[in-house]
Amino acid sequence: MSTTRIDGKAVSQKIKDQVKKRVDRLKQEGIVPGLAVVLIGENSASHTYVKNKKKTCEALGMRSDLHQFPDTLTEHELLSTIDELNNDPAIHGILVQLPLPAHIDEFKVILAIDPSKDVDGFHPVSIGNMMIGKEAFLPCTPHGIIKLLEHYGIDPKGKHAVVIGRSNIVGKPVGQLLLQKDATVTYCHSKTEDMESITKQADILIAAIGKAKFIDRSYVKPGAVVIDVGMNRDEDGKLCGDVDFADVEGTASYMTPVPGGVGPMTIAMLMENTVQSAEYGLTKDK
Ligand SMILES: Nc1nc2c(c(=O)[nH]1)N[C@@H](CN(C=O)c1ccc(C(=O)N[C@@H](CCC(=O)O)C(=O)O)cc1)CN2
Repeated sequence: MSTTRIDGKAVSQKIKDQVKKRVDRLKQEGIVPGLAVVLIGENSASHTYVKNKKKTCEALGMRSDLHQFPDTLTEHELLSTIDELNNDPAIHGILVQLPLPAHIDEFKVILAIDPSKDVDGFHPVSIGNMMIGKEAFLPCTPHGIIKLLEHYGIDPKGKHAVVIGRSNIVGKPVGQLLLQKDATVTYCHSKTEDMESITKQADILIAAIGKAKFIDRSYVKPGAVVIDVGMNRDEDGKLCGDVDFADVEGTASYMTPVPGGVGPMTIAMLMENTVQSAEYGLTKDK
């Protein structure tokens, strides 16, 4: 079977082009969408992602403020920073880059962000609204996956979607979004027994495990759509996903590569959420 490689770079560029038009319109009304990014510690991958977020904001004409701290920052100091950003009218979106140093409680931090500025879509209010299908900032990676499927005309309706992974950021929400698209959703995780027998039933397989090249073709039904959310380093230090691309290619109908698949969509959807937040401010004031 020939496998179509899903081009996340191209799709994310289209979304960013649309966001740019919305930014230009807002600027004509005197509003510059502003994103505040809070980065703590020296995690080099986090530094790369934050740099890319800032670069993308600038390319789209948005304001981007970086609040960078050493990992000696206390939880109290971080919560004070968030409080200031919550009250800054020039800031429409607040994002705290994860993971956080171990001494800071991630849940407390997410809870401190004003839900109207929660462009990561991680706040329980955002997640709750998403779960019941109400308007909400959707978490960027899961939303990006849905956009990729849409772009390639892959309709989850009636399909069996299997999500491997149950993180709050990706696994759980992507399953919910697929459910809203009328898929039948199964979650697999580290305690799942005989995972292969379940993943082999998947029409849409989402791999968000965090283990380099874990999924080979023995886990994949011929013709399945395989979405790889993994961001790992292989034995040679090269970036790779949770799926062994070379092995699964030829079995799947569609596949996302790593890099160039889901990753670029995460940043595009963050830009979309930020512009949406700024637009909401505009309609609220009118
Ligand atoms: N506050 C948040 N923290 C984290 C999130 C998030 O959405 N919000 N997600 C991840 C990291 N992440 C964004 O923050 C992210 C990861 C990967 C990519 C990406 O574009 N990857 C590229 C490859 C990049 C490289 O060469 O290293 C790709 O897949 O093509 C963007 C954003 C955890 N933390």
